[in-house]
Amino acid sequence: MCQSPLHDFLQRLPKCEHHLHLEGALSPTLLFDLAKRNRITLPTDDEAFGSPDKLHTRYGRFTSLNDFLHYYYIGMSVLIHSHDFESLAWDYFQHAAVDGVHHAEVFFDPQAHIARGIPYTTVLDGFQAACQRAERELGITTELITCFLRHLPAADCLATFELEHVQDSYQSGVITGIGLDSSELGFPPQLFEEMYGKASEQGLRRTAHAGEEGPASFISSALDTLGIERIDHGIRLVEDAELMAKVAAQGTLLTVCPLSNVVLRCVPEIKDVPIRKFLDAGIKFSINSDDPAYFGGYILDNYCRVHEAFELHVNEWEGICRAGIEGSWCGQERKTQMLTVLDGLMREWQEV
Ligand SMILES: Nc1ncnc2[nH]cnc12
Ligand SMILES: [Zn+2]
Repeated sequence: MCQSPLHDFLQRLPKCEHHLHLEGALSPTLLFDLAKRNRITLPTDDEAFGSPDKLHTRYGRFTSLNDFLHYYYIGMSVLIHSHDFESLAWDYFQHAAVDGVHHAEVFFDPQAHIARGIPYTTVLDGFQAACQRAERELGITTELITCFLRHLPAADCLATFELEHVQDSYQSGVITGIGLDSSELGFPPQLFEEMYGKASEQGLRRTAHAGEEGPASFISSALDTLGIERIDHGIRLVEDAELMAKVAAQGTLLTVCPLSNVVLRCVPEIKDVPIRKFLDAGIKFSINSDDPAYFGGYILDNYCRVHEAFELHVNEWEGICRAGIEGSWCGQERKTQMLTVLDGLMREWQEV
């Protein structure tokens, strides 16, 4: 909880989360519980796996995206059964509800599970069950997005994209779109042009991580060669004024993850996340938690840290929230509901 007089307002903003890796919501406690239940041996040559507390402490010392990913991929090795995936996602949705999330568009990494021998349907059944429960019990609407691992050959990504069960989940509408994640440096977006072309032909929504650790040229390449509709992270957009003007004019939404950027050392401090520059340039962005169990905070923590660093006006918060709603991939009816909540909150707040 932050000390700001705006804390209550920030909590009540009807938030849309667009950049959340479900596997990144695996807390050290749940990780150890599942390892025990599923008889998974955690690495014995790394002291961090000595206890949940030690692991938590190690998460505070990430040196880069790849350093984090090493732990992220080991962590997911404890996820075996559908109910493990369901527990993981349900844990996230409960946090999200407390933080004032109304709508969540969440990523998962099919290749990371299929490669361990876990069928895609096992993963999807668990996540879908949690999404249905979130809607029923918490009123949170959801969209699921399959992310592809860019450190693997593009042919592997395409082969996974084309698997029968994966295609079924697109055609049935259970999965809304695709994304691209994992190590960015050395794996430029254009490698994945064929898969994104097919996704576009199938009418799938498209996003990709770009400009997190990678240069601004990865953002332009992701826009031009992959035809993405959102940019995940995109903080290095500030290094190219012309491209920034183009992104602002197009109205493409960036899914910014401030705590993640600090913990993974993409920027030294929250004040160095280009929030003010984006606002001044008319860039649309949402604020998200990325991998909350690894980065020390869920979405409201990100809102609070941004508020502490930038002291945004309530009208600026309204604009950020509105951009998030409008940039979501749900239907217009749902957007209108959330905009009505936002309008109500703003009226109430301005009367105070
Ligand atoms: N921040 C991040 N960047 C790239 N890949 C990821 N996978 C999970 N979190 C990620
Ligand atoms: Zn991410």
